[in-house]
Amino acid sequence: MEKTSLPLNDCHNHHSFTNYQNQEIPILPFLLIFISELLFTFIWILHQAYRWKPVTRTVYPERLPQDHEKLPPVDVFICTADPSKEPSLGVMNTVLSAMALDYPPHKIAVYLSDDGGSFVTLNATREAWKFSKWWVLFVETEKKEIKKRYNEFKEALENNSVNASGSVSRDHAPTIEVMNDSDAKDSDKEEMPVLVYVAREKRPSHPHHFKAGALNVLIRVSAVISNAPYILVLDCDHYCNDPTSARQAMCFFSTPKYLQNWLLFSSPRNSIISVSMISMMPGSIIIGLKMSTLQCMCYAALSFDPIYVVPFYGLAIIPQICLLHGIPLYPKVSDPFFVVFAFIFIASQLKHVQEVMFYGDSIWTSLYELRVWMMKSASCNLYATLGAFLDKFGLQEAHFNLTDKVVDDERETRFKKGIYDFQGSPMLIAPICSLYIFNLASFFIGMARIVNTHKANELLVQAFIPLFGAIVNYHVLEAMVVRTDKARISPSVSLLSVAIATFILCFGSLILIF
Ligand SMILES: O=c1ccn([C@@H]2O[C@H](COP(=O)(O)OP(=O)(O)O[C@H]3O[C@H](CO)[C@@H](O)[C@H](O)[C@H]3O)[C@@H](O)[C@H]2O)c(=O)[nH]1
Ligand SMILES: [Mn+2]
Repeated sequence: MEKTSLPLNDCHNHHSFTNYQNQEIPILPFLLIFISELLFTFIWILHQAYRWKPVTRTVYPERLPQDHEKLPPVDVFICTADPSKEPSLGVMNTVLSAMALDYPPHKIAVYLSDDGGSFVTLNATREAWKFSKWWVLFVETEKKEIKKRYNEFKEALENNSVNASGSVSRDHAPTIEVMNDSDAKDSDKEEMPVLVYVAREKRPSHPHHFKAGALNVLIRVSAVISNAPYILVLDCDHYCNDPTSARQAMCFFSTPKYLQNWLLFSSPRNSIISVSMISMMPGSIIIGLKMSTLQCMCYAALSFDPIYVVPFYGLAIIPQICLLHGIPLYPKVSDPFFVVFAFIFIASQLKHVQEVMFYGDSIWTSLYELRVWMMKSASCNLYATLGAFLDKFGLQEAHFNLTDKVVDDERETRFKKGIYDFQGSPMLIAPICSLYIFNLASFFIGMARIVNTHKANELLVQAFIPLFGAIVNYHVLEAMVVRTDKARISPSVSLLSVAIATFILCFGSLILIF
């Protein structure tokens, strides 16, 4: 998504300078806006790498060797950490989807890493193994029978999960269990993928490095058991929703020309297939030793994503404060430079809409993406950037909170209806609401000012910024004042946000002293 672009800075420079000279306007707001736009421009340049040489590739899995023995083995790594936040049924569905890949079964080995070292997950894996025989082996089984068995399996997992939250430990010896079935015939064993449960050793005194640490252990364990040349890494909330995805990926790996470009990691084995690549999603990013400049730029664009917080806050606060004090930051509507500003804004929005529609999504998706970008910039990126700084200066160690994957019926219904769920921590919601209230207030007070002082020519751009923010984020206003359901923004968070917004309104003008 393009937020702003290069020429904006040029005309900004020019304009801020003339303004400052003619009207003795404080320089700090100009400087902050200028820095914001430089940062936007920097990220914009990085993002152009995605657009520079777009390539569309088609795969022909039917051209892969018919002889199954010629297909390379694949190890599938799945990570889970806590059955109370990552319910067993979801995790086991991921395991089952990997076991049911349309690939020679004896060439697939599935490894489940359980970072919680929980008996709930171990038992669930055993249940999944039992069920997988119906799912994987007896594909011919009547649908009714499979459904019945799946319901039994689901029930077994639910009963097994009763004590999920107490089952997780940070202090345990390793457990490795290769799922096995003593009654199985040898021929059946051939036809089933290997399924291995792995809980690495964890001690409070040793850093465990989260998912990365878990993957390192799986690399070592799988090297002894199956040692496949290709690894597919899945989170426990991912699925192999297309059974042919492994075959599709092999089309790339069996084409030496692409293999060079698609290599991911240098590890004791050949390569690691990322799930984004295997599903061939547009915009997937592949990391490797031989990264070209464009690939480096794509990687940098991802890494720098959280610094959006700086220019976002810049544009969400400074033009508004200047508007309240009648200080114009942008060209007059009658100024020829105004056309440049308007053009860049409209063009970047249209480009975003065009990209969204090109990938087959509706025009509304571009609005939703804009909202998510704004909410992320206001909240997640703020904490991510703060956390990174605190960690860098040794003030607080960066930590990782597992995302809650528990979805109850109510939540699911809301999700399906497209209703925003604001049940998160007030720390995450308050910054979004505060900015919203501040912008809405700035717009109305600013408009009153424009009407009274007849400064529409000078201040219109600045009044448009908070208006645009308020319209795009109408769902925030709705969640604060219209909605009454459980997932609305609670009155206490709204009140807190009113207080924060008032504070910014009163003390924001401090930036005008310099
Ligand atoms: O100590 C830990 C913590 C997490 N996980 C697993 O790591 C995965 C990702 O965790 P999640 O809480 O789902 O984080 P997300 O933010 O949803 O994950 C995104 O961000 C992660 C990096 O921050 C990437 O690794 C993921 O692939 C990406 O989907 C899950 O399977 C977890 O079970 C572990 O194995 N051990
Ligand atoms: Mn996740």
